[in-house]
Amino acid sequence: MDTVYSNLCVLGGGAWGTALAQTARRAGRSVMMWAREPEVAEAINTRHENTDFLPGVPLDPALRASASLGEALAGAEAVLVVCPAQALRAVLAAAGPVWPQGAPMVLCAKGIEQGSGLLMTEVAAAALPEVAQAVLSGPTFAHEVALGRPTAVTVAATDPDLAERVVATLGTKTFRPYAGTDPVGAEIGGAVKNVLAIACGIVEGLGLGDNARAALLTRGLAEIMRLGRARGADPATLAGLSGLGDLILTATSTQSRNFSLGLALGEGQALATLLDGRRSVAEGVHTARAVGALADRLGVEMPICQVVNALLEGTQDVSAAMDALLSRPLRTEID
Ligand SMILES: NC(=O)c1ccc[n+]([C@@H]2O[C@H](COP(=O)([O-])OP(=O)(O)OC[C@H]3O[C@@H](n4cnc5c(N)ncnc54)[C@H](O)[C@@H]3O)[C@@H](O)[C@H]2O)c1
Ligand SMILES: O=P(O)(O)OC[C@H](O)CO
Repeated sequence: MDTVYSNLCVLGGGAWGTALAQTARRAGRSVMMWAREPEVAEAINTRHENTDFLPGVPLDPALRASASLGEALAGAEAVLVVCPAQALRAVLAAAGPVWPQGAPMVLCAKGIEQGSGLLMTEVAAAALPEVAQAVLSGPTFAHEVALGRPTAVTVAATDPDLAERVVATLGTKTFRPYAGTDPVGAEIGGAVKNVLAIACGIVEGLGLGDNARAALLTRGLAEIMRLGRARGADPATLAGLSGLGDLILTATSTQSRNFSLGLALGEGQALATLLDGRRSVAEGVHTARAVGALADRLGVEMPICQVVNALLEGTQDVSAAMDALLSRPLRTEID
């Protein structure tokens, strides 16, 4: 068996799809991107820049893009799926008829599907049951990855050979994937940290201080651990790059769209204004509702995520939300 996938397709022309495509080129792979917007594909092909979603980063001129799924997927040996979480089902339904025979998918979106409460691997298994899956997740701001700054991620698959082959395909000196066999753990960390990043942004915007942020991060990790346990995840995965690592990054940096959105909310801006006309995705806004419903269904206590959901739904204001969190009964730390 070949040790790497030489020809890749990246489904998704946003910031992260572009950064991963650039990373794969840096690793020496042939890469074809699918961008939903023809003008994005055009800009990548002619200006070698994703002017809409990752402006200012020069791209490898050998990186090609198309707005046609059939053209983008033709001949791919593996497919990186990098669309927003809520669009995954529709994108895979459209890609199914032209999916390259035998090519596995690497799921790179971070979220939980609204309505179903399904993880990305579960949505993908329903859409394309024959296609093997890996999950790529971790602390990764697209801009830094695209520039080749040192970054480490988790690549998890139930089939260890698949995970190892994806690692070998994408790994470079500065992009360091670590193989794992717990995709569910990798997904839960990556999805829930976006909701917690909004919470940390709100705390920052309210000026509640560094102690409050540390408390929120740590109790937020406890929520990730509880949901992970209920879904059979390995706690070691949740404490690794795709869990704690990504929580630290996303919940403490204004580079994060989720943290920045929370910060603006905490400073008093209205959610509708913040979302109006926005093209880039803040996954936590969508996952908050999904994780709230999932926690209820599984009987998992996730008060921080529930409060973020109530805030975003408009059923609680910021001061009532803080009051709800601070009024919770005192209890043992480890549960
Ligand atoms: N940007 C990052 O730093 C980063 C890092 C790691 C993971 N991710 C994850 O990658 C996924 C994609 O995020 P991004 O940052 O690349 O996006 P982005 O915000 O840069 O761009 C939005 C993308 O979503 C696409 N899109 C919007 N609505 C769509 C629909 N209905 N159907 C199909 N596509 C649609 C747009 O075409 C565009 O490609 C998200 O789940 C995100 O959490 C992002
Ligand atoms: O900008 P955000 O908040 O979507 O975060 C991007 C990445 O998920 C960070 O790992």
